[in-house]
Amino acid sequence: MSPDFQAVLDDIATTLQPECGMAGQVASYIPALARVPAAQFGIALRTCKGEEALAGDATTPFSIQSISKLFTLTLAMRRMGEDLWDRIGREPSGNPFNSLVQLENEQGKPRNPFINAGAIAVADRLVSLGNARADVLAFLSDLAGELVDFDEEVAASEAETGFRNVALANFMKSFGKIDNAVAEVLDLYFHQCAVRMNCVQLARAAGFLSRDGAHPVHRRKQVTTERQARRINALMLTCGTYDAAGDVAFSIGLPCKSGVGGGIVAVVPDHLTLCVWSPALDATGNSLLGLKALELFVAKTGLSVF
Ligand SMILES: NC(=O)CC[C@H](N)C(=O)O
Repeated sequence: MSPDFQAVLDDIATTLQPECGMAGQVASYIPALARVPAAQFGIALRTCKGEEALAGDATTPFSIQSISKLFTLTLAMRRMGEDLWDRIGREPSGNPFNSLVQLENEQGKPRNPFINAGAIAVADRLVSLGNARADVLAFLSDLAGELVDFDEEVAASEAETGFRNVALANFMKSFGKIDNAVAEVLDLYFHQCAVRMNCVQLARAAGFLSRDGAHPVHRRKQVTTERQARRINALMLTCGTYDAAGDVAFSIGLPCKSGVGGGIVAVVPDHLTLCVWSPALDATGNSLLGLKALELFVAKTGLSVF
């Protein structure tokens, strides 16, 4: 018998309430994100059968940031197949998400699609395929079953201050690994990061990852093949939380993708997809309470890939 998920989520929200906003730091290197109040916590899940449960601030929209990398990777895998991997690796980096160091010795080929360099390389591929900004929004809206949009203020804020991303894109371009104009590629990257969604929408949108690639709502429609869904989950487990991925696999044991907006999407294959959100981050850029919530969820339900 499956657990009473609503009771589990209520319990997690109540347990973490006293800690909400008490530790960690809201991302401040993107000025528009620095203004988000830290004392917020939301959690939502959607099972493979379509049951939904939510608690706390699960319907408050937030900046999805690097969670977008999950969906742009999916779009690129759908449209390019194996060719995608000529430009992007599949190894954990063991370095902060915005680090430049490995690119120098590795001829401008990013370690994986979930660090900034890798996501910028994916954005370049999508720009080559055309209509990328509209495609990203249409894809996310279809998966979430609701219209989603960019937060133009956050996108502008990133464009003004994203000096490291500008450096990463130019550095890869110097190795001949970016085909399009750097400004165009970064415009897509900054916009995908600036999509606003809430926990309920994200738990739904990532639903195909717990359903062998089947669309979260339309069972007969495949978002990806079963093999592609398995591979995306593998990348999330090994690379989805940056240089904390080993620790997260150890303490939580679920494929996860986090963002500096404080969101984390987690997948229990063949069971459900979860999204937690709390803006205050730990030193690795992962939501502090988000990780605690996932640890509690696994402890309470026994659901994990291991
Ligand atoms: N880890 C993140 O969420 C980083 C995304 C952020 N937009 C950046 O480029 O720095």
